[in-house]
Amino acid sequence: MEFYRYVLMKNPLTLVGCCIVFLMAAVAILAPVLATHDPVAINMTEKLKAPGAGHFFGTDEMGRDIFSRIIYGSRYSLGVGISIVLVAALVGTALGSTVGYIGGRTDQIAMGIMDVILSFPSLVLAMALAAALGPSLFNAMLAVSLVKIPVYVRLVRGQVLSLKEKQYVKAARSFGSSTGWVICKHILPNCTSPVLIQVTLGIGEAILIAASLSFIGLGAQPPAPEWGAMINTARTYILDQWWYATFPGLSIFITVMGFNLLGDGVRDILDPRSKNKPGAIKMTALLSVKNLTVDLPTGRKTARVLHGVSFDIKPGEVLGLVGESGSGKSVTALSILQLLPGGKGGISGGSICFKEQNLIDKTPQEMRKIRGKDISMIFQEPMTSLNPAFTIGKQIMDVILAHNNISKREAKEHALDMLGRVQIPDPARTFASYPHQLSGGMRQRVMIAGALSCGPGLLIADEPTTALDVTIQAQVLRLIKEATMQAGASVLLITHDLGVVAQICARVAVMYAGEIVEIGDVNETLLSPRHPYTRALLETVPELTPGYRKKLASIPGSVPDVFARISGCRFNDRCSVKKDICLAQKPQLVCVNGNHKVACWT
Ligand SMILES: Nc1ncnc2c1ncn2[C@@H]1O[C@H](COP(=O)(O)OP(=O)(O)OP(=O)(O)O)[C@@H](O)[C@H]1O
Repeated sequence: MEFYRYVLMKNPLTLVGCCIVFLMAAVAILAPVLATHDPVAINMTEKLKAPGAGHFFGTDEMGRDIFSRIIYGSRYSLGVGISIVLVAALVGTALGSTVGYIGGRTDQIAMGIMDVILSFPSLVLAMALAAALGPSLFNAMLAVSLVKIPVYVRLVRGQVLSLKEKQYVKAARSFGSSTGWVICKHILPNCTSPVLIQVTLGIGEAILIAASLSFIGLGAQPPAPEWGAMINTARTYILDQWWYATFPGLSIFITVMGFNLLGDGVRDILDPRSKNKPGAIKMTALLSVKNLTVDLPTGRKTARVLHGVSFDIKPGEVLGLVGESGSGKSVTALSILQLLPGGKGGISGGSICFKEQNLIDKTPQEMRKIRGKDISMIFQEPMTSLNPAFTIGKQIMDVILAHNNISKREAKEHALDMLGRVQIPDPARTFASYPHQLSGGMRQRVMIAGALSCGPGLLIADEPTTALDVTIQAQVLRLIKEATMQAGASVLLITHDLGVVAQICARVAVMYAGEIVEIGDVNETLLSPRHPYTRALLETVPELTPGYRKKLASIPGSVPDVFARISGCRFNDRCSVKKDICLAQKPQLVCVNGNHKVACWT
């Protein structure tokens, strides 16, 4: 019902998509009735005839009727597109749910392999696989299915990671249910919407890739009336017999467009949050900082403390921001919330887009509404962030009441619920306590409860465990990860500790002297660091290097003064592998592998 109302009233393009897909299906089913000729029957006396009464779309070089071949070709296209997507979705869902549920090393290895596959363009990888398997339609379909499996693995695994933390899943596990049962009964039914959206959007792409493989001779083989293969043979006649390539080309175009329009409609209905956000299904950035420059008054002069910082955080992602003291991590965080001295006055260039809105364009009133509600922050020392004069309960309730139109009683219930969620043993007692009556670890839990109380999309945690006991640090880090995952929030975790990054972050950005010098997935960046500064930082963390026996290293020199005039790379005076160009020209952040980027000439 919802679908019909949506299609008819709100999105006529979805209706167009529906009609095309329906028509395609009808043509494929009724092909023997609709076709005017045998699609493979050769008749050399009729060869290369222009469209006319006998042959609506003309004939090819063997005298075969192109109209009938197009009609039968719809069977190939539909069959190929649907089969590829079904195989990829089934295998991907099974794999993604299993590795996501098992977690640990299995998950890491599986996702590492998926990331490698995803780092290649689909078409190129499909071509390589199809060529290796040998030219045939079945092999082409197999190749495209294999290439598309990682998309579903990633999608389902992401869902499973958050679903497996839900209370009902934990309860099912505590009842002794088997892994397979928990996955099939409690987890997979909740993953159907994103998978369905991906399936509908994926059919068009699968048809296109399979047709491209046939076009280069790796897919359907002559005389099969497959559209891509038809265009392949039509190439020789493209100048004189326009109809030969035009009709199969148009058929591919209309079919792919139909599936894409339908897919967009399905996505808008099943996931309204992604509506009007092109590419949201591909996890576009929740926060996108681009070329951010910040100038701050220091004494009588103004110093440039950020020199064009750029990074993205995807929904649900934990991004670590690391670097030595003075590298600009806190200034980056404070710029996002416009909490720098003078508000956004210090921001001299760039953009900070949160949910596709540039925060730099917001008024102070608008920013006040965003802080705590959409983006919240926790600091190193919770004692200084909590007011000693008020109880914990009052302080959390104040945040909740400032952003929600609810009664005090509801706010109290919510505050107690949040304290329970951050695993505070006796929420009611903590609610009535003053900050000084709690331990450092408990205070930080309270801060996390308060920060997440209004369901922010992004939590900025600035050195959240530095002031805590070593024994408590791991607990609080785990809590940040679990609580934000449950709430579906992303995290920008600022730390100087790469060990912390390795524990909880998915990606890491390394900052030096007001710039990001390296950014990428945690595993890749920490195991194969490309920037000499990242390598030097890693050498200061012996436990990240198995078998490391050396004395704890330190990086010679220090972060340059904000007034220092540096030409070339800002790390050049401390770099042990610098070259001439490093002194003359500033390196840009460029891709070295997938989403691993580095700014270095060496
Ligand atoms: N309010 C301010 N006014 C002027 N300069 C500032 C201000 N805050 C920070 N800076 C300067 O900006 C640079 C980056 O500081 P920032 O605090 O962001 O570093 P950081 O990487 O967070 O260090 P730490 O790990 O010690 O917090 C430093 O040189 C610092 O002196």
